[in-house]
Amino acid sequence: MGTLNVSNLCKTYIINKRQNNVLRNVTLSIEEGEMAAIMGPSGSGKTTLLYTVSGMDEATAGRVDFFGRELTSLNANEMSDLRLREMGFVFQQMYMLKNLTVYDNIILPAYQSPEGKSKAGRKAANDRAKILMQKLGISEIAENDITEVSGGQLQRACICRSLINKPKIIFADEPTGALNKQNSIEVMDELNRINEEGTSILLVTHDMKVAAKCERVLYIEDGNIRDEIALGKWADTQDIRVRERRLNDWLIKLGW
Ligand SMILES: Nc1ncnc2c1ncn2[C@@H]1O[C@H](COP(=O)(O)OP(=O)(O)OP(=O)(O)O)[C@@H](O)[C@H]1O
Repeated sequence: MGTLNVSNLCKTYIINKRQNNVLRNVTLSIEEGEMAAIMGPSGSGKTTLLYTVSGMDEATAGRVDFFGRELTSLNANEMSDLRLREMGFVFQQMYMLKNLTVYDNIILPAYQSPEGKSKAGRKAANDRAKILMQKLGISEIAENDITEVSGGQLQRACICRSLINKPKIIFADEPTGALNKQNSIEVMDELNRINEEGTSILLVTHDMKVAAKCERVLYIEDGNIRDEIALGKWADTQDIRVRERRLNDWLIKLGW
């Protein structure tokens, strides 16, 4: 059984009585420890898929199971508890609080979790935040406001925050979208490292270089998974040119 099993997922938006069937019977599984990317044309439903499988948004029909628990069977409190403890989010609008420092933003989800109610839990979270910031090279900006850091630093802070409660899976929407080439490579290195440590990752990207570092790439078109390609673990085959060539050939065949 996968970490995440999605079957026949549908999402329909109705605007001015017009029906927009954004997701049409999407079925997919993400295995434990897997790192997968979703690619596809603009408007094909990538972000909607990420929001719906992570319980951020409600599906119109279908089923999502996360470690054997059906998300639609959970009430709002159970869902937000599960998201807080077991899922990490790295989204473009980063939902960082502007009136808090980088450090306080990173630690916040830990303080909101049940463990964060005890002194020991808070100490463990603070220790973990410091280690994570060190690993991601942003210790020196701990006390900066969110507005006083670069895009790359902010993205790394966002990754630290997504990891603070040791999630089983990270959902990332264009994690390198706002970054320059160097920062993008560094953020991907971090995501690959986190994945090697066992955290599953499902990310959305337009960037072939990002997708080439994922184990599997799914192609969504018109709200449906049209095809997928297995590239193998990044740690096993780091020949980026070979991976990019395979991915490129596949994408061309799909008319990307
Ligand atoms: N909250 C919403 N209300 C109504 N329609 C929405 C909403 N969110 C997305 N849509 C519509 O759903 C469709 C898919 O949007 P989505 O953002 O999932 O696509 P995407 O593949 O991520 O696109 P892009 O690559 O441009 O980011 C679009 O037609 C969009 O207008």
